[in-house]
Amino acid sequence: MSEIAVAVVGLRVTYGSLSVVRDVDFDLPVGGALCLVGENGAGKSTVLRCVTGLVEPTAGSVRVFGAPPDGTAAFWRRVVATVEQPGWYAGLTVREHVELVRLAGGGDPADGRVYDLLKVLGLHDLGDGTPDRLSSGERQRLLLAAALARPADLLVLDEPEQRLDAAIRPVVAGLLREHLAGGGSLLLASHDPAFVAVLGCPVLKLHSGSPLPQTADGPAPDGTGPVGDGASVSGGPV
Ligand SMILES: Nc1ncnc2c1ncn2[C@@H]1O[C@H](COP(=O)(O)OP(=O)(O)OP(=O)(O)O)[C@@H](O)[C@H]1O
Repeated sequence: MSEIAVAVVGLRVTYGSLSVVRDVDFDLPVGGALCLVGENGAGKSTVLRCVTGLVEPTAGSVRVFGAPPDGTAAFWRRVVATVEQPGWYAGLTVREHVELVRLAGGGDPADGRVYDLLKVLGLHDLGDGTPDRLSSGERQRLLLAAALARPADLLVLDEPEQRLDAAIRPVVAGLLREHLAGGGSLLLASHDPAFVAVLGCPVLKLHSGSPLPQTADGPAPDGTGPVGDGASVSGGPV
């Protein structure tokens, strides 16, 4: 039996009388990927925030590598998430931000990984500027470069494709496939079916907070097929 990176059972989140997530169950195996899809307000970000411990479930359980997401340094050493608005350090350049994250993650900022990420994400020529000078799409590229700059056992990405132009989306999908090929796990939310298809991972569709009973882990239109172990999901009532 494969090891489980994320196990979500009977997840429910309620704000006052508003039920925003209901009966969400899934297992994400180590080395596997799962993409949450669904309309605005479907509950995708809320689920991701529960998995990272930023939202406390009203009911149900979330376990990440066998333990509740507890927000400790040990937890965040294994998990990299882009589920919150990023903040940038005044005075640090684009390159220095990515180098800082690489260094903090125990990596060598000069080993070529930072260079490669900036290059492939089209930030190399902007590396000496500061994030406040970047366009919104360039800032999203920087967020992803920083997320990928340190080793992570689990990536939790909320709409990584947002504000990216069509040309760079497959590049990002390729970087995420590299993460999976290296044995990492990936949980994300997305609004872009083409991006999800290139990624080739199973999807869990949410509607008004509830899972729709379906999986879609067949081969992607480009023939890439699913990467890593498939996630198992179970749909609840619509
Ligand atoms: N702190 C909160 N208090 C009350 N309601 C909230 C809170 N956070 C989220 N919601 C509501 O929960 C619902 C689900 O929000 P969520 O951000 O999870 O949706 P989403 O699927 O990620 O949407 P989008 O695609 O627009 O990002 C929405 O109706 C939202 O208004």
